[in-house]
Amino acid sequence: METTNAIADTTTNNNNNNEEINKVEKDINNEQPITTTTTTTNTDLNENKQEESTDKIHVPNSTLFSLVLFNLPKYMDLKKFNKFLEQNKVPYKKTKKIVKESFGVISFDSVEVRDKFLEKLNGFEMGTKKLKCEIKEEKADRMKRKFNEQNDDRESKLKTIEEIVCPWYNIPYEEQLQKKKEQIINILINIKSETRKDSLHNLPFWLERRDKTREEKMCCPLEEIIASPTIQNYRNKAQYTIGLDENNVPCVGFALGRTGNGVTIVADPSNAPLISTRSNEIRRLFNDYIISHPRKPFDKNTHEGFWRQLTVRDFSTGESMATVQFNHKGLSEEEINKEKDNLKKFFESLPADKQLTSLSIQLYDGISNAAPVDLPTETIMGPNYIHEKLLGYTFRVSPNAFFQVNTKATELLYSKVLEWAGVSENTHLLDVCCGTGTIGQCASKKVKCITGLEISPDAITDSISNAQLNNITNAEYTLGKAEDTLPSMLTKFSKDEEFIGIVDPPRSGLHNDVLKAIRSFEPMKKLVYVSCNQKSLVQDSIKLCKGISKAMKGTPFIPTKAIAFDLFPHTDLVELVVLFERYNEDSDKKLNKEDGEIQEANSKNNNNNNKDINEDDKKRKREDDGNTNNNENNENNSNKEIKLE
Ligand SMILES: C[S@@+](CC[C@H](N)C(=O)[O-])C[C@H]1O[C@@H](n2cnc3c(N)ncnc32)[C@H](O)[C@@H]1O
Repeated sequence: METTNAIADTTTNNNNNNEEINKVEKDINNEQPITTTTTTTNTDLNENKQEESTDKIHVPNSTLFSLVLFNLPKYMDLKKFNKFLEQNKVPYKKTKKIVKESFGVISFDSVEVRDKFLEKLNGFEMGTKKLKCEIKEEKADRMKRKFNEQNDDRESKLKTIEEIVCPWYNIPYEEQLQKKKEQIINILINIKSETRKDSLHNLPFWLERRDKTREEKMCCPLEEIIASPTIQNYRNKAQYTIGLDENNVPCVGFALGRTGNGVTIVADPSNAPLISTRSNEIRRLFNDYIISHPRKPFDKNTHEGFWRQLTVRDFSTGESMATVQFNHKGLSEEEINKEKDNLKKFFESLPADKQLTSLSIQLYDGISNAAPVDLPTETIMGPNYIHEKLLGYTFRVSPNAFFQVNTKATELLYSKVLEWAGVSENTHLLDVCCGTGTIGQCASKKVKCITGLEISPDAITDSISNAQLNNITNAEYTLGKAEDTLPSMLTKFSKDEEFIGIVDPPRSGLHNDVLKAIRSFEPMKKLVYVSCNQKSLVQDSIKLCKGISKAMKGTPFIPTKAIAFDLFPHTDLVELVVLFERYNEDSDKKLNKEDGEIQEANSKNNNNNNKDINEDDKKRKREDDGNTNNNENNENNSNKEIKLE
């Protein structure tokens, strides 16, 4: 054991030394990389493949074999180094030594000579020092080693199912919430500082005010994070990859990443705690089906194979849906139809308690893993949607339509969004990126009307059907990119209406044209932003809240409060809701009034506290109070901000 360690240490040192030497050598020679084409028959690179590479590499000096001699005097220059070698009858072909470095390189024309002098020079006494001699790693070897190291690294970096599906699973849930809260605090700090940077010459009033009055650096107060009501098996949707497991057996699961030779390993997620039991059952049954099926899973390297993906949705209504994606490249229509029939027969043959409500297929022969979001699906069994319930409303959901993955937590999220929107019977609610119409329809009884905008045709069809299903007659839906539909739509609305906006964009955030349109649409007094990706929220908030500029016209919004909902326990994701309110004269007056009240309260405080104390005490107290009052000031002003809400 000890021997192994010792060898390992020497090897490491050797490598490190060699790195150092190569770096210095390169400096000495002012070596320029040479572009060359190499042909490698290689078992390391890619199994049994001849690889041609045009990478920039350094052509190795393959005819020479070198040693590195350490512990040389730093003052020794090349001339003296050569003299020393000649005196000791070392038959070198080439040498390198620079002043200020304590090593030199000696090259020989054969391995035998090199090895003979390795023994001879190692331990050689020069003055008080013993020389240390090592074989210098040749460039080709060095490159090979680095390549192998990277591959080893890649092998070991193959993720586990837990890391893929629930990276925070080992962190106690309370701690997860705390971590998410900290993430959000940073986001709110960023919104403030980035908005300031972007409004240097035209600071919006809210920023000036908050700079003066708040100790914290957040753009607005943050309410306590809301935990998910269920933290196990909470997902109503799972998208499984179909590939080969580590034993080369077809597997419906999650891709762990690629091995060194580029093969994607898929693993069984049976124990992944986020996936619902039912989803796992369906996955397992389908896994058995493809194992015995003559067609193979799709291979990302060769782009051959058939099975690509299985998506399972199962809702609290008991309805469930599967969508099987396969590669139809090279298949005749007859062959495709046969596969569809077989698939349908298989799912129909499942026991009654495992029956699906809806089964669809999706043909995809693209190279990238992710198919386009609007790639059509074809339903081959049952209706092309299933239903879920939220806050007493029923929503049908098509295979391609978005639906929040954690139903119970979504109800909490939507309730807060509607509370903060503060809608009334006069409200015209704009539901931007409305999906299947969920948020708007949950508010339908309290508002005058709803306009929903959505890019996905399937989701819009669902929205319209959902309005009928829920007996809603005051909702209208527009299909298209919000950036195309919203700007012109806003110009047509009556400016006298009371508009409130809810935006729930995809991870990329809102398009600039949407932000511009909202910002310059003054009748919109409130905007509730639901964010699943807080990086885009920062960018969008800057545009909504920065000082007026050529690009961003219209009165700035003020971020007034924020709250996070944990829709994704055991992951680092979180939904954040921010309420933006339009800054107007009223809020100005409100702020001024509150300023007056705060000042009055402070001076009253001073008078009361200063009664009955002698002059010295008074002086000291005044000094102390200076600090206390500042703190109170901050506290009161924090309250003021909360009142701003
Ligand atoms: C995070 S989901 C929210 C959906 C819905 N509000 C909900 O809670 O179920 C984002 C939605 O935005 C839609 N979307 C993406 N890009 C869009 C765009 N440019 N214009 C309009 N809608 C878009 C997506 O199809 C998706 O339905």
